[in-house]
Amino acid sequence: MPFLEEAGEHLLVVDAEDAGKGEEDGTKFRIRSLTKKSEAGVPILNGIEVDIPKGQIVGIIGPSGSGKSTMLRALNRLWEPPLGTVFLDGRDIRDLDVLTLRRKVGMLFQLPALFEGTVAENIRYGPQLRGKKLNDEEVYKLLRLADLDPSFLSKTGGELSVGQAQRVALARTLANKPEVLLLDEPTSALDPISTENIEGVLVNLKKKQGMTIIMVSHSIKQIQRIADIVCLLVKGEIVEVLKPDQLSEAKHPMAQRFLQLS
Ligand SMILES: Nc1ncnc2c1ncn2[C@@H]1O[C@H](COP(=O)(O)OP(=O)(O)OP(=O)(O)O)[C@@H](O)[C@H]1O
Repeated sequence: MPFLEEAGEHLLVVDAEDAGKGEEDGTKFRIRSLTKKSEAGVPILNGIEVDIPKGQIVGIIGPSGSGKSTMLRALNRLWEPPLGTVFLDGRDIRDLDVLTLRRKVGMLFQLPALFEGTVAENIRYGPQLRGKKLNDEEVYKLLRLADLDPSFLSKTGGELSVGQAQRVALARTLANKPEVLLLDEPTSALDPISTENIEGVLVNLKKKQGMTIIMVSHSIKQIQRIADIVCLLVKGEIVEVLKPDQLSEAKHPMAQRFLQLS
């Protein structure tokens, strides 16, 4: 059966019975035959197939240029994946309003880019777009979630270290109450202490809020510290899905080579 038909059938069942609550098997994102070519026709993603479980930290690792960021960016439509390839809670993300999708699926990049103004203004920005003004207590709570104390409220971006700015960017994303966090090498510009802070925050978000976290990382050690499962991406394909302590059991030759060299 062509995949699209299969997906379409499933979509109807999930829409009717369980809209927005996730699939019965606990899958948050279902990715099927996700492909992308560059404008010059060079393949970037080659039919990605993977289920991302709800409430877990999923690490994406693989050689440089293998398509990790491209895959991640499809999940909140920073580029438009083809119809019938990416499903959130059983619904094709192409059928969702893109701003609603991006509120549910927040993203944090390698380098934090804060808006002008204070930390509080940054954190209030997302809810304000939807007509909700966060009070000070709500802003403090978000700062605490991102492991920042209340004194940061009135600071501006220029007064923060990169690590602190990254935590503010995280608090700003969390203000939208996302169900999923996409992280593209969120600690690669940070020192070890800031890295540990962010890792601690991510583990807490998973444990206390059941958040689904998908993180691209170049650090296998980091993945082993915090991820529940690891997807190995090689040349635009997920070639293995393993537990972090089973990485040495990877069978794909390119994956083995990558792991040995890392
Ligand atoms: N819009 C685009 N047009 C052309 N080529 C692209 C485009 N986006 C990505 N690529 C190419 O696709 C490949 C995958 O890029 P991507 O950034 O997803 O890889 P990555 O695994 O995240 O790499 P890295 O680990 O170095 O960040 C690269 O060769 C990149 O140059």
